[in-house]
Amino acid sequence: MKSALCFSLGRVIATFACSGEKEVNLAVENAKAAFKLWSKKSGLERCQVLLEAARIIKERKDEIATMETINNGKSIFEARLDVDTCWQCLEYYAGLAASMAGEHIQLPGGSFGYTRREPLGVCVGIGAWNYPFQIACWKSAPALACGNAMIFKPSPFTPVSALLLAEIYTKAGAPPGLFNVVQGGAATGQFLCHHREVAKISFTGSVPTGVKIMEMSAKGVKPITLELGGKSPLIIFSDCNMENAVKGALMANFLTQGQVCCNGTRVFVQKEIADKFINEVVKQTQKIKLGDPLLEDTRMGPLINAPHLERVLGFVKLAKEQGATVLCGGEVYVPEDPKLKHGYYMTPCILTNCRDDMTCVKEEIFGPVMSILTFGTEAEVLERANDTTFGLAAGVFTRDIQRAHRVAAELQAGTCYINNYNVSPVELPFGGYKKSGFGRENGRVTIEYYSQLKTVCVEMGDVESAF
Ligand SMILES: NC(=O)C1=CN([C@@H]2O[C@H](COP(=O)(O)OP(=O)(O)OC[C@H]3O[C@@H](n4cnc5c(N)ncnc54)[C@H](O)[C@@H]3O)[C@@H](O)[C@H]2O)C=CC1
Ligand SMILES: C[N+](C)(C)CCCC(=O)O
Repeated sequence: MKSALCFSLGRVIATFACSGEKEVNLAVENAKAAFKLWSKKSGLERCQVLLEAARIIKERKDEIATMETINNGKSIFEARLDVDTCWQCLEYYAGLAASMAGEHIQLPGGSFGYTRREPLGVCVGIGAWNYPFQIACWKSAPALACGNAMIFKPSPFTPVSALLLAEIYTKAGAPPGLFNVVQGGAATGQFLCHHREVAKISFTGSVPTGVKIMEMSAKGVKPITLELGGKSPLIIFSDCNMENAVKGALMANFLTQGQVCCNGTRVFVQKEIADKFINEVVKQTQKIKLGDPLLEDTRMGPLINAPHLERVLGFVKLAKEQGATVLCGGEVYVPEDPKLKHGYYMTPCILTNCRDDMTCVKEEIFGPVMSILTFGTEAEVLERANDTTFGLAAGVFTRDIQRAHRVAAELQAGTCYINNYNVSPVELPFGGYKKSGFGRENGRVTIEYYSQLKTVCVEMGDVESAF
């Protein structure tokens, strides 16, 4: 058994034992026992536990955000916003838990049928490292609301905050084992996915791992939700509100140091306003305060780890070799504060003179690198925006409302933002088209991904036998 290392600012802050097959089996046994109790509760009883957990998250917001910042490196300012999306998610599904219901269908001769929306059983959540607490909440809240148990495996790079969530659910009155955390990497994930008593897997991570999850779940005929990567387009028309478009481009590229799956990293700007937009976006990017993510005014902290920083810098180097121009950033940053000197910082980067066939425009970089491309017409930009195997998100800035909706309808993406980017209200479903995955998180529809429908057919007369 290996240790899972936990990095922050280049220091190990905790080590965890990886769960092996034995521990995974134990977690499943505990989850099964908790499921027995939990699935018998009424929606309102489940609602009360989720509401209490949401209340505790609100009460402990600063502590959770601090933990997330130390573990992940994102700024405390952003981590607090993330925590808000978490308690909101629990409150939202608490509300839906009490209103889950089936249908009653009248049949001939007084017979009738009804449907019951039932939980699936023991669900597994596997998370990425960029939104550790948020991913754990976005998966567990709908799962528990529907009456399931969940075993959650955070990324080994960010193992800490999911444990806080487990503690909070227990304090809120969830039966022991209802939300269980196991630690580890691919091997632990595989034990979970192969386990015959696991009813569903919800995965957030890269496309190659998503493919493996799909293969494993196919063997067990398990339903899955896949939240995978992206290379989303952000289209800026010349009639946009320039100030908002610039802010939107920053929101689309630099949250969590650019390590966001739905980022709009291909920024298409209409030729007429390209110079003005580029000037302004570079100016605003250069103002972003990098440094200690625990300080109130910091807006960008370090990337997740050394190999990832190397990978992102490699994309910038290759972009230059392929003919792109670096307008700002793209370099290692060493903060003056000596205690930060081992952090994996880089300056936010803007590339121009990009072409659609360049690696920086085609591949997910998962770092603070914005590629700017120019375009002439709506038809042209739509074709280029959709020319990708991904389809997680897209954005459009324009003041022309007909164009905004026409473009949103044509974009091949699970979420289309009009005149904003990367906001995530819990009421709206979130998930991918194409290779960005399937299934949804958030929104009412997610109830369907964590439950199954039973039909009960009731005969009120005698059996009319065919024999
Ligand atoms: N669509 C979405 O909501 C999001 C997608 N992502 C994507 O995730 C990627 C970055 O996250 P990473 O953690 O590096 O992704 P990853 O795919 O390497 O790992 C994700 C999770 O899967 C686990 N895992 C790895 N191999 C496994 C296996 N064979 N079986 C079972 N579990 C396994 C990891 O331990 C981790 O918990 C990016 O490509 C990004 O686009 C990240 C965040 C959100
Ligand atoms: C919260 N939001 C929309 C910025 C990102 C959520 C998806 C992810 O985990 O990358």
